[in-house]
Amino acid sequence: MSQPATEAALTSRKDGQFIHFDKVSKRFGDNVVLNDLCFAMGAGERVTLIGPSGSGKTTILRMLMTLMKPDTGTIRVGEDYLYHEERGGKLVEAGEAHIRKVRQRITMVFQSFNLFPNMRVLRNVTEAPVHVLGLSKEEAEERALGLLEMVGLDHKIDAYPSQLSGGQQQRVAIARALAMQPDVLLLDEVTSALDPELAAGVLDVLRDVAKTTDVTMLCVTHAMKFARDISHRVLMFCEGRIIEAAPPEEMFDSPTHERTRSFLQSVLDET
Ligand SMILES: Nc1ncnc2c1ncn2[C@@H]1O[C@H](COP(=O)(O)OP(=O)(O)OP(=O)(O)O)[C@@H](O)[C@H]1O
Repeated sequence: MSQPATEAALTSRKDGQFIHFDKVSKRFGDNVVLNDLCFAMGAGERVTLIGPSGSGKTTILRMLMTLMKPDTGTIRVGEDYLYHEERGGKLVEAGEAHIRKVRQRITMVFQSFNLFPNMRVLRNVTEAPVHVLGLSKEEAEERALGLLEMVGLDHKIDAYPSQLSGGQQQRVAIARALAMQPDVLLLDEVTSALDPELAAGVLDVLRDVAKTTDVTMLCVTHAMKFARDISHRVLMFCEGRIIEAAPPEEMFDSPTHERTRSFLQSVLDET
């Protein structure tokens, strides 16, 4: 195996270390999913994770959402720790109130949309701002209408999710995530369940988000052109580690690691 990605490339160029993973490990039985993983992202940075299936990409997003705990290591968002490894290896979890505070600043868009099926589009987008952030119904609706216009669905506010195409549902999910005005937006294979044409519409919306907001974006995708367009850095994962980290032009045009080259070739062969 060649050299691991360099320290410099693993650390963000922007505004210090906003998201910080330090020696994070996770295993399921014999399956080592994350192996002493270290990386950092700056506020406003957009990073894409690429790599073979099962290499641990989604696990990272799930840990930031506190849906999964590491076995060891430290994870920090801004000044706030989610998990902290003490001397001697003991993992300390942040308290519930603290985790709730961090969680308000992070939203995730999933592969499978996960809209509330019994709520109309507008209510899907206003629900969390009203109940989690405490916005009035009027404030939340004003914010939601702006976002639904941005994703091209302001004419569908009264529809139920089942009356929308997959691409439309995913655009509502993006509006719903942005309605929380998050500091961090996590995107997990958001177009994998969509036909190419619908996927293109969703990726265009996300390109707009990247262009017009300063939200920190951590994205898992196989859509390499999209990754090239929006990312400041691309990280190549393999067997629970980052084996290569570089700006997108470098990663896609002249990858240095043999494993990266074969992975990118396999993705090209698929498309
Ligand atoms: N709850 C769980 N119990 C057991 N194994 C799990 C669990 N969650 C994830 N894994 C395993 O952890 C490994 C990493 O999964 P993860 O979803 O992070 O990979 P990935 O790189 O995102 O893959 P993909 O591109 O296919 O989504 C896989 O081998 C998976 O089977």
